[in-house]
Amino acid sequence: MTLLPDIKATDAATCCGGGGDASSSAHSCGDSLKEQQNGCLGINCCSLAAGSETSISESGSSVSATSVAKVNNNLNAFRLHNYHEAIAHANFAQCDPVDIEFSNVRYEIRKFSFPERKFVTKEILHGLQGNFRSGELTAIMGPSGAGKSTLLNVMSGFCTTGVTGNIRVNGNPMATSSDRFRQLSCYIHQDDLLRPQLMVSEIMLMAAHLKLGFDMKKADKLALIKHILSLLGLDHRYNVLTGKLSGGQKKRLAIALELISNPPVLYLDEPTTGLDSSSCSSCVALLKKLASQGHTIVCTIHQPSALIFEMFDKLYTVVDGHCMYQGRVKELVPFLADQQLVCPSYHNPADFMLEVAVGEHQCDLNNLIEAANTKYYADAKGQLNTADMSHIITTLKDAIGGKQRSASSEALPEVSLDQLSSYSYFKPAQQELALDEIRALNAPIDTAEQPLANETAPVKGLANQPNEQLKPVVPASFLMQYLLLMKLILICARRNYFLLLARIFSHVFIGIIFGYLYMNVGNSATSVLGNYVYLYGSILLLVYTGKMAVVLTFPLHIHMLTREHFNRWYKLGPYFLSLISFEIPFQSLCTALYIMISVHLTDNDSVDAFRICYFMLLAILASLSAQAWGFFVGATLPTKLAVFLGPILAVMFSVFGFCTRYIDITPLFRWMWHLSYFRAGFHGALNAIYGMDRPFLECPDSVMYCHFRSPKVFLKYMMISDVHMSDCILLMAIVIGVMHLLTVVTLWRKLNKR
Ligand SMILES: Nc1ncnc2c1ncn2[C@@H]1O[C@H](COP(=O)(O)OP(=O)(O)OP(=O)(O)O)[C@@H](O)[C@H]1O
Repeated sequence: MTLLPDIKATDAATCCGGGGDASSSAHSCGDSLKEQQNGCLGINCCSLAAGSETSISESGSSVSATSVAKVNNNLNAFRLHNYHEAIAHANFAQCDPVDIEFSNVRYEIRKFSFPERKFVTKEILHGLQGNFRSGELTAIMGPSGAGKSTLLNVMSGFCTTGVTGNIRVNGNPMATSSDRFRQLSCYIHQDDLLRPQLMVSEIMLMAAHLKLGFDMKKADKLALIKHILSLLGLDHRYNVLTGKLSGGQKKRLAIALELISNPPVLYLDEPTTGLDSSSCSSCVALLKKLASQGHTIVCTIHQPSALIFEMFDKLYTVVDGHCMYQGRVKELVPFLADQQLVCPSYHNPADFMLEVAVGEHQCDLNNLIEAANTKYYADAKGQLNTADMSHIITTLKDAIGGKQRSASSEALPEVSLDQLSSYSYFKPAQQELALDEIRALNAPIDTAEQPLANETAPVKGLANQPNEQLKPVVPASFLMQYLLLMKLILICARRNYFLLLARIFSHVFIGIIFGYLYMNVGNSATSVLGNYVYLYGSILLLVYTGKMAVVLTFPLHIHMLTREHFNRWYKLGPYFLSLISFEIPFQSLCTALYIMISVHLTDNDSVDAFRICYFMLLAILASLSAQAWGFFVGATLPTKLAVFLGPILAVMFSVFGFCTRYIDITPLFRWMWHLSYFRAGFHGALNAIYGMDRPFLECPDSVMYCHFRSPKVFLKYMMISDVHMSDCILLMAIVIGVMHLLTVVTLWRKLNKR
């Protein structure tokens, strides 16, 4: 007999009013105020409904598919209820306030136009201004293609190239590309990949080690991880592989991973996309709770239900790169009404706003954008709180008292004469003076348009604040990052062994096939050409397997690297070093297996052992050179382009190794002969087998004349008798080094110059 909680009649998800119609009818423009007064909004409404109708039912031994589904639904609803309860009482780490203000933010892209045959620039954000404040959950909304993700990319510092404007953090000008700015926030992308082979506990511990370093004890980290996971309702998934989590759980895990370092600012791109209504509501409730602990939370969202919409504190609406509304969610309907856009009763305000944005209600969007700007400045002036005022007073005391202010004085919030006069400190005669002083202090920063990519002024105040979060966390050292990433790669390799086994098996299999095709060709003077083809085919095979294995998989790694590197898990150096520390030995192992099998079957191993060692070394170097090229191509080109450009490059280089004499190559392409690692590998391999004073080959008695009995004759015939092994080895070593260096430079540019 099993006792299961059964949530009757009212489904928590329905109550929460996920997306679409149900929610729209559940919560409308007309009743939004009434519901606020009743205090039954979003999460609270949900928990109440689920909680009030919970009862216990017995399930029998024979359970039908429908009842199993029902039980599962009930369990989910029960968990959801518990999760909502947990969020309501969650005790996230407090966070010091970080307010971000931005003005005249523009973003333009520059790309080549084939029809116009020149580079053209296109402005995507057209001088946006606004603020994201601590303790507030802000939604960025707008029609598709309006610029929501772009705004998030710019504000998080993810995009810095082509960005101009002013950004202030707690009143201090700051460049979005600066380390200080980046340390304040984390960015959770819509399609974050979470290393599916790792368990929740493992990835959390890995992130904790990387982000928090080793000053903190492991036991404390584990306690922190358990705390965060339980707050996010993921404690029951502790030992589950992240690949097996549901969509909502993955989003929560992505948030949990970033909460380890407790960033004051969290940007999320469409955190609710792809979630069902209850998961969507849980996710927003979680963000709301985080905001209430002092975090500044900004996320883009598509068509929220009315209930979810009202869980947000503020709304920032983008239309075609302009701001159409910014302010409190509850002020949206009155604002639109002021513009003669009356939201019908029983209509979701979010839907109505989007309808307006796409031009369904025949309004002049330019007027709306103008009105939004006016409202923003009016709001900003009205937002002077006691802290702002005391800041003004302290600063102005010096100025009014006759002391000279330095040019680098902190900027002051704009303030009106009325506001100053309401403050008793100022005598009437001082008020105008104070106002002038504020204007003068603010003028240089407010009017000048500064590129965000360069730090425009020293960041004062921020470093002096008694704020632990703003101090850079001491992350793991270079060596520890390398070791942790190495461990991570080994765990993933152990759990995802199929691909690795396939690589090993294919080398063994083709080694047997080639060995069988060219059986016993190695030591006979009559089959020298056969052995020549075997050697060429071997190098060709090893070059392709070395290159294609990484060309196809590396772009996937780059996606993960971008997210983790941007959120400061680790640096590029240890990451790349750990990657090649695994890939180089593995590819070498595959090559060695192939060579051992095929060399034995072709009877090439009946000669001196040092020749086989040379051949093995050259084959491994050729394969690793191709692999290094593969990393470079994978890092530089999109996969679709890389899969055919990679082989084309390999073919071009191989042409100069096979039956091509240097004197036959047109001077235009001779550089390729010199640079061809394939040519170096193949010629080196031929020299290892037939060069270096190899004695005469066996000529069977049945054959009257063996033209290539002397290996020297053969090499002369092929015009490769002057091969220097050291040159071949050096060329391939240089190719490996240079291509890895170029890959790192390309990755660095991709990660830092977006
Ligand atoms: N790198 C780029 N190259 C060309 N156009 C771009 C680039 N980045 C953004 N855009 C354009 O800028 C506009 C805004 O894009 P963005 O992705 O920010 O829109 P969005 O509001 O997030 O859309 P959605 O809701 O569909 O995700 C789009 O028209 C897009 O085509």
